[in-house]
Amino acid sequence: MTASILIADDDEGIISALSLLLKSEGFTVDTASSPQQVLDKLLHCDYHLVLMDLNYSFDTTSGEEGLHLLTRIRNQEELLPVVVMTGWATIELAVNTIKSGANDFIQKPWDNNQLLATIHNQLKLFNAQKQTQKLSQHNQLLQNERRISLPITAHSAIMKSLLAKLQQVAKSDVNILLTGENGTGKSMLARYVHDYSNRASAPFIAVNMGAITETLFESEMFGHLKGAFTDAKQTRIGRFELAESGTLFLDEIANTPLSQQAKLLRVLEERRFEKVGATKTQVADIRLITATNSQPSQLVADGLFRQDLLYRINTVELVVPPLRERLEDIIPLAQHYLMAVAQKYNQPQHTLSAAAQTALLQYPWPGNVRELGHVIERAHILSEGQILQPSNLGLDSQPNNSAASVNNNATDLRTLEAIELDALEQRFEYFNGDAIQAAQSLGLSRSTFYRRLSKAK
Ligand SMILES: Nc1ncnc2c1ncn2[C@@H]1O[C@H](COP(=O)(O)OP(=O)(O)OP(=O)(O)O)[C@@H](O)[C@H]1O
Repeated sequence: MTASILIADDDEGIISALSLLLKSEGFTVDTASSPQQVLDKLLHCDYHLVLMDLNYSFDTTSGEEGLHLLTRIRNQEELLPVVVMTGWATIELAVNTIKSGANDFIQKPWDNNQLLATIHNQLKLFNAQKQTQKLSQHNQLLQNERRISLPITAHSAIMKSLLAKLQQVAKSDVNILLTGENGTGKSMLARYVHDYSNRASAPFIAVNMGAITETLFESEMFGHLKGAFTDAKQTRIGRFELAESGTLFLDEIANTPLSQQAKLLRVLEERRFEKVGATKTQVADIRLITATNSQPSQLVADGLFRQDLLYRINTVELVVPPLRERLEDIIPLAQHYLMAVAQKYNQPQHTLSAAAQTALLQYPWPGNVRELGHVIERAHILSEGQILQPSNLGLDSQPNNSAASVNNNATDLRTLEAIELDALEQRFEYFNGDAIQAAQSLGLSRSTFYRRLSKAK
C-alpha cells in the first residue's frame, strides 16, 4: 500500500513543489491551505503523515496558528506523524513545535534528500507503533485463551464429514454459522476453518458476545477515539479492526442484545464501520464465523433475533453434533485428554479399564467434549491407581448433577478455579443454556458470568 501524505501550506508554489517531489517518490498526495481544511480532511480521510507549515495568514511569522493546529491534530489523531516546516525557525519555536506534538521539524528552504529521509523514518516508526498497539491488544485476548490444546479428534463418520465440509467452505469467504450444544467444539472448529482459509496468516479474533456489556458494545467491536467518552483515555482498536484481513469469530451470537444486532447488521451489510467518536469510516475486511447453542430459527420466531441478521450470518449453517451422538469419538477423546493432563502435571499417563470405557460410552455427556475433558482431568488428579475405574470418573446417571459432583466421601482437591468452573457450567446446563437465568441464580450479572466462564475455560 502506498503511503498517503497531507501537505498543508498557504503558499501554492510550495504546495506544488512538495507535491511533485513526494509523488515522484511514489507517495499519494493530498493538500490543504488552511488549518480548518486540515482538520476537516483528517476527519474524513486516512493519511499516513502530515507535512505542515506553521504560518497560514498573510504576513504572520509567529507560528502561533501552526502550534494551535498541531495541538488540535494531536487531540484527534494520537499516533499520526506530523512533520513541521517553517522558514522562520528559531530554537524556541522548534522546541515549542515538538512540545505541541510534532514528530520532526524541518527548516525552509528544505533539502530534498533530508526531507525524504525524515518522511521515510516517520512512516516506519508509525507502522511500528500501530503494529505494537495491535499486538498488545492481541496478546491480551490470547492470554484469556488458556486451554489444553489438542489436535481435532474425529473418528465418527459424522465428525469426519463435518470436517470435510468445513475444509471445503474454508477457502471461500462465506459467512459460517455453527450451531450445537455447549462444549461440542464450535470454537475449535471456527479456528479450524480459519487455519484452512486463505486468511490463515492473518489474525483469528474470537469474541464472546454474551460477555460484552451493552454500553461497551460499540467500543469493544469498533474501537473508540481518545476522548470519545469520559473513560476513553486512549484510542482503542476494536475487534473488527484487530481481525483485519483475518477471521472474526462471534461466539454466543444469540446473546447479542437486539439494539446491538442492528449495529452489527449495518457493518455486515456495508462492510464499513466507524470508531466511537470518529466520522471516518473504516473497511471491515473480515471473514465472519458465528456460533450459538440456541436454535436460530426459534430465536427469530420468539422475536429475540433479527431475521435479516440471521440471513447475513448463515450463508452456510452447520450443526456440530452432541458427543452422545458420536460414540466412536468418546474413547479417542478420553485418550487424548489422558495424555494431555499427564503432560500438564508432568506425571505418568493413566489408562482406562474396560469398565471405565463402558461407563464413558453410556454417559449422556450434557456438557459434551468440555465435560469429558474435566472428567478425565479430575479422575487423573483424584485416582490413586494408574488404571482408571468407573468410580474414579465420578459419573452419575443423572446428567445434570454428574458434571460437577465429586464423590462426597472424597476431599475435593481441585483448584478454586476448577471448582468455580464446574459451578458455572452446572448452572448453565441446569438453565438449558439461558445465561441470564444462570447468572441471576448465582447473584452475578450476565457479563460477569460469561467473563468468569471464559476465564476459567
Ligand atoms: N473433536 C475434538 N477434538 C479435540 N478436542 C475437542 C474436540 N471437540 C471439542 N474439543 C475441546 O473441547 C473443549 C470445548 O470445545 P469448544 O470450546 O470449541 O466448544 P464450544 O461448542 O465452542 O463450546 P461453547 O458453546 O460452550 O462455547 C475445547 O477445549 C476443545 O478444544
